[in-house]
Amino acid sequence: MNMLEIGNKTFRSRLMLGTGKYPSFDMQKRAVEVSETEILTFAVRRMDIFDEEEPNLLEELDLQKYSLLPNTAGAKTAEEAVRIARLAHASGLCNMIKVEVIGCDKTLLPDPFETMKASVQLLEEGFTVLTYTSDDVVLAKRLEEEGVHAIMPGASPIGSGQGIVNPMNLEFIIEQSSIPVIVDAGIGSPKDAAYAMELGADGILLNTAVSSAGHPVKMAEAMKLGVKAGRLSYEAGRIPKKIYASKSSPEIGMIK
Ligand SMILES: CC(=O)[C@@H](O)[C@H](O)COP(=O)(O)O
Repeated sequence: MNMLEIGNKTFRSRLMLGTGKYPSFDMQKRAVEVSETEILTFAVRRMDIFDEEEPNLLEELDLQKYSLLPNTAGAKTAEEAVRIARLAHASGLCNMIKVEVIGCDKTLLPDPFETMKASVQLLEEGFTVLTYTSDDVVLAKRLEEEGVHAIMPGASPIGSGQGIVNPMNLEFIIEQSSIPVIVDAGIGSPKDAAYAMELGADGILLNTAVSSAGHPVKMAEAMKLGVKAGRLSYEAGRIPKKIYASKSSPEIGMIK
């Protein structure tokens, strides 16, 4: 399978995991390991990485094996997002940042204007910027033109598990993009992940579907396989859909 390239980094795994809502650190550690993910995202504001007294997932993991992707969750304005990104950078974390600026408390959909403003500012400051956005096709293009390193369109609202509600928009975004498209948020099951990958997404970022599953470790493995199957299918090229049947066995040489 081809590798995933984001900025100047290369990854074998196309599955990225969030780090919230697991029943325990031990469960989370096992889920992360079995998923074979190489990128873990975490909310800088929610994880007290500076408090040595507090238990911290990052201490449980072999950090040589993972790239940490800090995100600006909790930000509602560009200014807040930029401040969070600078804090992450100042604390010695890598200079990749997932820009997430929420515009609506009920749907948790991103604010397109503040998202754009924050992305542009962080690009100017030299960050590798991965931007969480809605599945708005024009906004995705504008973000790419500004120079972001990856687009992260939501499949459906965060934590909803609704899967891909608008595959057509996702296909338009994928078709027009020359930067990685990582489907982020709303994935409910491995079927959704495989579908997104079959459509040509470059990767999947998910959290709730694994962390809140009945058995997070098994679901992490299922997601790994779903992402791999979808990618392999995309690279293999699926057969075109036809309206009518066509026989599976050739008729030449058949006994009449
Ligand atoms: C944008 C965002 O915050 C997502 O990364 C979220 O953490 C994952 O969404 P799900 O929990 O729906 O997978």
